[in-house]
Amino acid sequence: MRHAPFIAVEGPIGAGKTTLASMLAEELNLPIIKEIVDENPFLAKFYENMDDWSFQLEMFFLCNRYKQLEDTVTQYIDKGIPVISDYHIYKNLIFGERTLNGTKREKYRQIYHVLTDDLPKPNIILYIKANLDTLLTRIEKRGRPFEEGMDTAYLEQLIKDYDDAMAALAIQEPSTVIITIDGNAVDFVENPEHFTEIVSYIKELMK
Ligand SMILES: Nc1ncnc2c1ncn2[C@@H]1O[C@H](COP(=O)(O)OP(=O)(O)OP(=O)(O)O)[C@@H](O)[C@H]1O
Ligand SMILES: Nc1nc(=O)c2ncn([C@H]3C[C@H](O)[C@@H](CO)O3)c2[nH]1
Repeated sequence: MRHAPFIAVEGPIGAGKTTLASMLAEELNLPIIKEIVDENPFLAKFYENMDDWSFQLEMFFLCNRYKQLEDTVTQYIDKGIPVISDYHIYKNLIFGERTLNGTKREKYRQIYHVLTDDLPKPNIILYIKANLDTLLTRIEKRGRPFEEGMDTAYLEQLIKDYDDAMAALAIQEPSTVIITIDGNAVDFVENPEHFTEIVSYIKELMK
């Protein structure tokens, strides 16, 4: 591995990223980096009107994640300390490509690359792949008010975008280990054996 294990849990909205990352951080005694959701001033507005708010929202996520990634590198990666995150910064491109159009998309793409190209990225990705029914059930279970009327076409498109993005990452960064977890069948919350299997796999990779 190019640097200390840097594990990112990824997958579309509601797949279980924060849940799995938190469980793994506790089990493996790793520091965890979590997405900022509650203090995001644009998220609720975005779900009300995507066209009006997408650029502000994507820039907010990008700037926050950039700061978190910088801190992760200095606090953990540079010191050889393994760390787990409930996202990969690449998700900015996945969402940005979907929600932005025209010149804004192009500007955003450029800013993403300027900010992130020279920074270390996760070298292990746990990709939770789940279908629309599973995601909708989990989003409903979590009950965030602004996600209540989630457009199913948007979510369905993101499922596909994630698949395409993971395939692209596998080609762009062949040294990154991408482990795909079937989020419909593998239940790391309710089934301890499923969780143990994931933990063993990660431990093996971290040796
Ligand atoms: N394997 C699972 N089985 C059942 N419920 C789950 C499972 N994983 C997560 N959940 C539940 O689904 C909801 C969404 O999970 P979580 O918040 O971890 O998703 P996420 O991928 O981090 O979401 P987001 O994309 O919005 O950040 C939570 O209520 C969580 O308790
Ligand atoms: N548009 C957009 N761009 C992102 O980079 C992004 N990252 C997360 N999200 C949405 C998904 C959940 O509703 C909620 C919490 O993950 O925020 C995003 N939305």
